[in-house]
Amino acid sequence: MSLDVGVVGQPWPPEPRTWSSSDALLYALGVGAGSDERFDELAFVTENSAGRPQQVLPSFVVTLASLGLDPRLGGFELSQVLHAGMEIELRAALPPEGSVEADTVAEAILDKGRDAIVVLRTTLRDPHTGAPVAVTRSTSLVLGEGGFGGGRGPAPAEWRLPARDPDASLRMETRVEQALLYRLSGDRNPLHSDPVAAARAGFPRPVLHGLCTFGVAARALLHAYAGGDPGRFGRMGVRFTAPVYPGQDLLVNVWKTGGGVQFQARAGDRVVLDRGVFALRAS
Ligand SMILES: CCCCCCC[C@@H](O)CC(=O)SCCNC(=O)CCNC(=O)[C@H](O)C(C)(C)COP(=O)(O)OP(=O)(O)OC[C@H]1O[C@@H](n2cnc3c(N)ncnc32)[C@H](O)[C@@H]1OP(=O)(O)O
Repeated sequence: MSLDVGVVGQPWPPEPRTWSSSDALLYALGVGAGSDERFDELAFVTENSAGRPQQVLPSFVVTLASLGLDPRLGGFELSQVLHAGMEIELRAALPPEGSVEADTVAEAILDKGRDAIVVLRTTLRDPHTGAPVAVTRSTSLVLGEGGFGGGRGPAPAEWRLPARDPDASLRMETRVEQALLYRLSGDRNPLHSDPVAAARAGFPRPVLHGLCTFGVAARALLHAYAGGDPGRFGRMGVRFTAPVYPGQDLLVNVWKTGGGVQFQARAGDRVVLDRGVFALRAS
C-alpha cells in the first residue's frame, strides 16, 4: 500500500494555474473542435477571425484541475492509474487567457478490494477576488492499491435512464491522431501514445485520454443544449466505463429530464461514458 490515506481532507496549499490563448486553442483542437460542419466552432480554434473574439470551451477547466498524480498521495505509478470519472461545474465563462488559484483536497481514498479509488476536488478561484470560477472532481482507479482495510464509500446515487428512446443522438468523430494532439494540453501519459506502454497495460493499442473523450462529449452538449454559448454551460459529470480508441466515433445519447439532461456515450457496442449528467448554468 503506497497510497497515503492520511492526506484525505487535508487541503493542499493553493497553486497558481495560468493559461494562454494558445493553450485554449490547442485544447479545442485536442478535443476535435473546428472541423465538424454542424457546429460553429471558429471562435474556439482561432483568435483572429474577423469580428469574432476568441472563446474558450468550458471543459478546458479540466486542464487547470488537479487530477491526482501527486507525490502527496503516495508513491504509485502513472501506469497504475485509470481515470474513472470527472465532474465539472462552471461559475463563469473562462477568458482566452488568464490565471486562477487552484485549491485542492483529496475528498476520499476508497478501498475497493483489489484496487483503490482516489477522489480529488479542485476549486479554481479568481486570484484577485477569491471567487470560485469552477469546481472539478476527478476520480481515479489506482490498480492494485486496494486491500488496505479502508471503507468502500457510499453506494452511488440513484441513476436510471428514462425508459424511452433518447431525445437526441449526436455522433461525434475522433481522429486517429486525437490522443497525440490532446496530450499537448498536459497529460503526456504514454498509455495514450506509445504502443509498448499500452500493451504493458493490457491494451491492444494506445487509448484515448478519458478527458479527451469528456471534452468531445462536452462539445456535443454545449452545441445541442447551450446554443454553443460557454456562458450557459453549467455542470457536467461522467463515469469512464470502457476505453475509447483514437479514431472511434462516439455516439452521445441524450435524454432531457426535469433539471437538465442525462446522457450516455457509446463507442462501437460499448458504453464508454455512463451516468452522464449535464445542466445549464443557473442565471
Ligand atoms: C490519480 C492520477 C490521475 C491521473 C488522471 C488519469 C491519467 C490519464 O492519463 C489516464 C486515462 O485517461 S485512462 C483512459 C480513460 N479511462 C478508461 O479508459 C477507463 C475506463 N473504465 C474502465 O475500464 C472500468 O470502468 C474501470 C477499470 C475504471 C473500473 O471497472 P471495474 O474494475 O470493472 O470496476 P467497477 O465495478 O466498475 O468499479 C469498481 C468500484 O469503483 C467504483 N467506481 C468506479 N468508477 C467510479 C467513479 N467514477 N466514481 C466513484 N466510484 C466509482 C464502483 O462503483 C465500484 O465500487 P463498488 O463495488 O463499491 O460499487
